[in-house]
Amino acid sequence: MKTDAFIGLGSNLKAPAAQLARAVAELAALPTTTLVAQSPFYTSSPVGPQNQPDFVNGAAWISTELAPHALLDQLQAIEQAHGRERLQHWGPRTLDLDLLIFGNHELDDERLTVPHRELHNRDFALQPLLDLKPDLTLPDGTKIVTLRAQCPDNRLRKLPPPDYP
Ligand SMILES: Nc1nc2c(c(=O)[nH]1)N=C(CO)CN2
Repeated sequence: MKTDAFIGLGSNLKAPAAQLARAVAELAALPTTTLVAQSPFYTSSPVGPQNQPDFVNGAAWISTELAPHALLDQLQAIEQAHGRERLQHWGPRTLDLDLLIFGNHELDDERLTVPHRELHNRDFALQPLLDLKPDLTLPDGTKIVTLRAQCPDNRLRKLPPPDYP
């Protein structure tokens, strides 16, 4: 059985928009998975330490037969392939892939919390989700559009399509 899942993408090192474009192609190539759509990419001011470059953020909508933890394994493998190092909490990174929403599943264990714990605080995740699916809701019925309206502002600026490598 296939499940619709929404993946948040972020990067602020080593040609961020190119990192995201490659990552979307890699998501589309995962086993038993199809890419439904990708959002526009945005630049956003950093949340957390301010002495780091602006981020590029976006989201991908996939349909997958992978179970949540198997999908998480795949996301972490893609992050590793992009040379990801975890140097600093909320610090700079070459690629961050967050499992934001997995169908109507609610999960909370030591590896995975879905929907993502910080989603309501991150306009750089909420706005791309709205671009993908304006009527998207969380499993508890909360509308993403409502969370977006209440969320702190990180100065999102949409990148024009020609800027995607
Ligand atoms: N704007 C923005 N800020 C961040 C981001 C991100 O993706 N976008 N990711 C972080 C590390 O998880 C820390 N801060």
